Order: sequence, then structure tokens, then C-alpha cells
Amino acid sequence: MDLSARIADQFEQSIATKRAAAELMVAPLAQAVDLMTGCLMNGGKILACGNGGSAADAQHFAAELVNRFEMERPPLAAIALTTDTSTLTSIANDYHYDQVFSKQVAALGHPGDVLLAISTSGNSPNVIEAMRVAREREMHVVALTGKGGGRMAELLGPDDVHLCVPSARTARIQEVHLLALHCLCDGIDSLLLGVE
Ligand SMILES: O=C(CO)[C@@H](O)[C@H](O)[C@H](O)[C@H](O)COP(=O)(O)O
Ligand SMILES: [Zn+2]
Repeated sequence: MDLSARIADQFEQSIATKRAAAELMVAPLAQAVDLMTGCLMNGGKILACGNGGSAADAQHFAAELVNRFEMERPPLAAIALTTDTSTLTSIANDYHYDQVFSKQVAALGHPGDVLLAISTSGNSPNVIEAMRVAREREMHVVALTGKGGGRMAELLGPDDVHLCVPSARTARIQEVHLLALHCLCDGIDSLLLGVE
């Protein structure tokens, strides 16, 4: 395959994955919007975590809530647990990398808050540990995964939401994750502002 064909193929695969995801993810995305909006309206906050590209996604989402997405509205309470290098490095250095998010969840999370746990494999130990502590603290979890959801799928409770991209390829999963995050932002804004 020449380079142009290879690139065109990536576009086709990304489009196909998004079409397949639309079939499966619209209903759980609406549930996640309801859950997050209820949390924010009750004075709660959203904590977001993930590794690599998913760390960037966690930050992207938190910035859109704290600052703005597409509509003018008051700032919303969201924190990415991936940004404070002093906290991250000290936990990883003194304890274990598996605890870099869970210790922050233990410090900042309150009952009724939401953890947005992002992992394409569903198997990143530090994201799993954050979910475990979030559930202990009576928070809700929105899990954004792929590849069947891995071990994260097994940890979800009945009031949690699983947003699982039907793909086995990390890049394709991440491309749908970004769309899913923008759907969450748009849905939250539309409920908060009463815009249809
Ligand atoms: O962005 C990419 C690959 O596209 C990578 O940085 C990727 O996010 C990292 O390998 C992560 O550590 C993968 O973790 P996860 O999605 O399985 O939880
Ligand atoms: Zn990537």
C-alpha cells in the first residue's frame, strides 16, 4: 500500500469505528450526561484520569468544563488528576505508580462526585485503583474504554456508566473517546442551559 492509500485507509477505519460506536454508545452517553449534570447541579465535581493519550483526554475534558465548550455558561467543577507533577512524582516515587490517581481520589473525592476513568484497554492498574477508591468513597464512575472494557468493566456498579468503543485498536478507540467527550460537554451544556 502506498502512503496515500495507507492514510486514506486510516480515515475509512476511523469512520467505520465511529459508525459502529454510534449504534452502541448513544444510550450510555445520554446516561453519563444525566449522571454528570446531576452531580454538578448538586455541588459535586468530576475527577478525570488516564495515561498517555488518555491523560491528554482527561485534561481536555476538564478544561472544557472549567472554562467553556461551545456555549456561554458558568464554570463547572472538574479536575484532571494528570497535571500536578509534584503530586504524581512523589506518589510514584514514595509508593507506586499504581497509586498516582487513587491517592488523589482519596484526597479530593466526596460521595456523589464522578470519576471519569479513561483507558483504551480497560486494564491500566492506576486507573483501576482510582475506580476502586472512588467506589469506596461512594462516588459514581463513568468508564471510557475499548477492547471490551478489560478489568474495568468488572469493577463497575449498577449506577455507574460504561462507555466502551467497539474496537481493538488503541488509535481508533482514542479517536472515538474524543468524540464521546465532546458529546458529554455538549449534553451537559444543553441540560444546564435548557437548550434543545
Ligand atoms: O496515545 C497513545 C497511543 O495512541 C499512548 O500514549 C497510550 O495512551 C499509552 O500507551 C497508554 O499508556 C495506554 O493505556 P490504556 O489506554 O491501555 O489505559
Ligand atoms: Zn494516541
